[in-house]
Amino acid sequence: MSRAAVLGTGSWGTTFAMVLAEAGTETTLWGRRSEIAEAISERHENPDYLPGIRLPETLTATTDPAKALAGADFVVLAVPSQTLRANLAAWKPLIPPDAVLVSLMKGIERGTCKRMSEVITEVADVPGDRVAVVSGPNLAREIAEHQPATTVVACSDIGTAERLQAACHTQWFRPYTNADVVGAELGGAVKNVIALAVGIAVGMGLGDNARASLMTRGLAEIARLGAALGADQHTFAGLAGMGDLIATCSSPLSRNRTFGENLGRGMTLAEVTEATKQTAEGVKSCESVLALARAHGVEVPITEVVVGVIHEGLTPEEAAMLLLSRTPKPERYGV
Ligand SMILES: NC(=O)C1=CN([C@@H]2O[C@H](COP(=O)(O)OP(=O)(O)OC[C@H]3O[C@@H](n4cnc5c(N)ncnc54)[C@H](O)[C@@H]3O)[C@@H](O)[C@H]2O)C=CC1
Ligand SMILES: O=C(CO)COP(=O)(O)O
Repeated sequence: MSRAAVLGTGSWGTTFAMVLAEAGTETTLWGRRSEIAEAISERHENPDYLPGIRLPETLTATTDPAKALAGADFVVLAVPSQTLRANLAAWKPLIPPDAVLVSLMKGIERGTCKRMSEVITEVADVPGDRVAVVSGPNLAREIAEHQPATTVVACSDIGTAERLQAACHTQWFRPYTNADVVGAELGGAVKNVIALAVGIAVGMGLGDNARASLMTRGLAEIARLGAALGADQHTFAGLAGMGDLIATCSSPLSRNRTFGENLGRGMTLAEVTEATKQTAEGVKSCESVLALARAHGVEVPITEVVVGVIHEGLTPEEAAMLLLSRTPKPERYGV
């Protein structure tokens, strides 16, 4: 039996730990707050992030990272992307030497524009083939309710991807392997920015044509950036690309889409931030995605207006007009 440590007791960390435990992997969660760790270990619930969900009795949680990490084959990282570097630096001495590090995170680091797997290889000082990424249409609450879902387990070492696939495969959760770590990560991070745009459109009362247009042209942005960064284009037609984009942009469960929707309705950034209790990665990552795209000479107009609305005082109406008044283009260019 393999053993996993899941670091982060938010909605996805807790849900993925539940999936691992249900797949027969011995799993311990680490979280900062003792009341949540106690609720998970003793009452088998996480009332703050997954109210009403019964967690497996075999799943335990601790506030001691050394306890969670002891003997772990898989070290699963599920903290907000912008906090990964500092957290991982503190955990590094406790990580077993042969453990595989697994990112559940869908963000790009501010300042460095690095993907999470890049931050992991750098901070933990491990080779790329010991880092895996899980990304796909995975709204945590649905998975915790045992609704069927699929995902992508990406690792440059396919044997490692297959071991992780086996460790998280359940009756309801079906992971596929993929060797394209860059594509899986870009799909996950950039779709959050596109979901903000779709949310803004929804909040403005725009129709399904506008939503479909943003999703499709959003996928074109993801694919163009992916091409510049060496990703496999097939990944973007798959679960970690189109699949996650559709789920996130369509679901009221998405924190990014909801954040955008509130902005589109006319709430101020401060009001929306105050109302958002969980992590909406796109809010911070949109600036890093834009910087990454500019550094590679890639046009990302939807990302640009999302940055404009969130960080530069552009109104949703001005954003819509900016997108619609761009010079006419062929549908497929630069790929
Ligand atoms: N919730 C979902 O449906 C999915 C989330 N993800 C990704 O998973 C990652 C984690 O997100 P969630 O679990 O959803 O977030 P969340 O907002 O539900 O929970 C975040 C967790 O991180 C903790 N945290 C906050 N600041 C921290 C810090 N400085 N150091 C250590 N811990 C800290 C919080 O206490 C909480 O336990 C994100 O990158 C997100 O994009 C990916 C797929 C699905
Ligand atoms: O990544 C997700 C679904 O795959 C979750 O999206 P949100 O972070 O917007 O809730």
